[in-house]
Amino acid sequence: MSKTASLPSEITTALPPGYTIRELQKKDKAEVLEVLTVLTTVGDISNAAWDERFEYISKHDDTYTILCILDDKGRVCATGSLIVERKFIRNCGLVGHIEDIAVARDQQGKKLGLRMINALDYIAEKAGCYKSILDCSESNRGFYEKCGFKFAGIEMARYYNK
Ligand SMILES: CC(=O)SCCNC(=O)CCNC(=O)[C@H](O)C(C)(C)COP(=O)(O)OP(=O)(O)OC[C@H]1O[C@@H](n2cnc3c(N)ncnc32)[C@H](O)[C@@H]1OP(=O)(O)O
Repeated sequence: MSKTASLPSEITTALPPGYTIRELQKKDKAEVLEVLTVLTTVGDISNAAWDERFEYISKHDDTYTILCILDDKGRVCATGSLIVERKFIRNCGLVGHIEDIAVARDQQGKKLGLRMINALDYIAEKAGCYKSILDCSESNRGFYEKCGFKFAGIEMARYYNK
């Protein structure tokens, strides 16, 4: 069964009329990559690179979940990812990492970001995660607080020359 088939109706019916939510499909390449440009540099991804990454993610679907919201014309207008990390601590606990939340610029402000987080949260909890965490800029802190997240420290990063 797809992970979105069991989403509670409070999430699916709260979407604007005609909008739907489902897992990423191979055919979404152009539309989802376009949506992701609101977040960061996407790069020029070849069909072969897309196919390889898509197959990897599909094969590891107990770890990766990538969701898309489609508008009333069936176009991808929002996306978000959940990666389930398997730990030793907390009795071999699971932690959800929420990543790459993006809503197309002309679709922002319609609660699509909130619904995306609600859906990923639901899937993380159902997968057995004891918490979900994410990194964001200060300018998005208010959004995540509205989604129920609490400030929990600082992010640190080291970039490699790639
Ligand atoms: C872990 C990560 O991926 S962090 C990166 C997040 N993504 C980005 O920054 C990419 C560019 N931005 C976006 O894609 C979107 O603007 C998002 C994802 C930040 C928000 O999505 P939207 O669909 O526009 O937000 P949505 O309509 O669901 O807002 C829900 C609530 O949060 C509020 N909100 C939205 N953005 C912000 C913000 N930046 N700061 C404070 N509050 C906000 C809304 O006003 C709304 O509040 P309300 O319930 O009182 O009306």
